[in-house]
Order: sequence, then C-alpha cells, then structure tokens
Amino acid sequence: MAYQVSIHPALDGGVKKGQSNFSGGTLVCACASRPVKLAVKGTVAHNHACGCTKCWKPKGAAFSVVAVASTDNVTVLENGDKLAVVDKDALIQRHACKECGVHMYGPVERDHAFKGLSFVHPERFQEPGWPEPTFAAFVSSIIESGTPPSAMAGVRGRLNELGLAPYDCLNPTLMDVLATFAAKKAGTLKEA
Ligand SMILES: N[C@@H](CCC(=O)N[C@@H](CS)C(=O)NCC(=O)O)C(=O)O
Ligand SMILES: [Zn+2]
Ligand SMILES: [Zn+2]
Repeated sequence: MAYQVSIHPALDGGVKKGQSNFSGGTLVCACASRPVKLAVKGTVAHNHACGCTKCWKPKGAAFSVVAVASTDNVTVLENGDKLAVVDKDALIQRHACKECGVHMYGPVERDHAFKGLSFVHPERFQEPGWPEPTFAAFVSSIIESGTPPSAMAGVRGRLNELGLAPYDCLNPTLMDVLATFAAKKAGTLKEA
C-alpha cells in the first residue's frame, strides 16, 4: 500500500471555504487550564499550508496552516506569561505556549518585506469562517520532518486535488513581494 501522509486534519477531508465577512477573533492554545488567548483584529491574509519544519503543526500532520495578520492588530489577552520565543535568531519570532507547544504568533520585526506582519495559525481561532488556505509552501521540506521522498509525488497530487497548488518555496505572489523588496534595496527596481 502507498505510504499515507496526512496533509493536515483540517484539510484532509477537503478545504472548507472561509466566510467573506470573517473579521478576526480569538486565538486559543491547546492547554485545558489557563490557555493563552490572543485577539486578532480583522481578517488574516495569505493563508496557506506550510511544510517547513519550523511552523507549528498538530500531531500527525505533515503541514501547518499559517496566515498573516498585521502585528498592530494582534494583542495578547490572557496568560501571556506562558509564551516563549522558540528561536530568537529566526526571522519569524514564533511565540509558543511553553506548556502545550502551540505557536500563537510570530511577528517579523527585522528589516524585511514581511516586517510588521505576524504569522498565526487560523485553526486556533475559536471562531469559524477564517479564510481557507489557497496554496502549499515549502512542500519539499516535509522530507526533513520524516516523509519518505518516494511519497512526494502522491503528496503533490493530493495537494493539487485539494486546490492547494504546491510550491517548494512560497507562491508566486509572495516570491514577487520578496524580490521586489530585494530589488528596491539593490536599486534595480523598475516600474513599468
Ligand atoms: N527547509 C527548511 C525551510 C525553513 C523555512 O525557510 N521556512 C520558511 C517558511 S515558514 C520561512 O520563511 N522561515 C523563516 C523563519 O523560520 O523565521 C525547513 O523546513 O526547516
Ligand atoms: Zn498552551
Ligand atoms: Zn513554515
């Protein structure tokens, strides 16, 4: 039998469309007692599945589900004392709950195209209706967390079936944002 890969429990049965009027809500960690709670004002953007080893994923999932919000719109509401930064050297300052391990938000503070944005996991919203993921990023990276290379054709096929176009870095929209930022810095940006 072919090697079975769970993309993500919220996606394996099909990608559920978000509600166009979704306007944010409360992100909650997985602790039964004293959960960390964060408010996100307004909706999230660029929701996608990420296969990298650094993004938080639920047990058994090969991919995370991750989107961005403006950092100005993210506020820790409760039990922020349980948060710690996973890797202080990383671009994304992932703040994880020290007890359950869920990443609650990851602001980008460095001089970078994504500065001012925070990475969040919409599946942790207590409210339904968050915008559905629309692509899959860092797909080849799932090999680094233990998916056999021989399973990759099946994984990419399944992602396409789910409507999540697979990319081994980010999607063209975000890659263009990064390249535009780099070109501006280099002084080579040309506006048509
Ligand atoms: N192959 C690497 C890729 C890691 C990576 O570059 N992740 C992307 C997508 S989340 C990123 O932007 N990382 C910046 C960071 O982790 O701060 C892995 O899986 O660990
Ligand atoms: Zn927790
Ligand atoms: Zn990632």
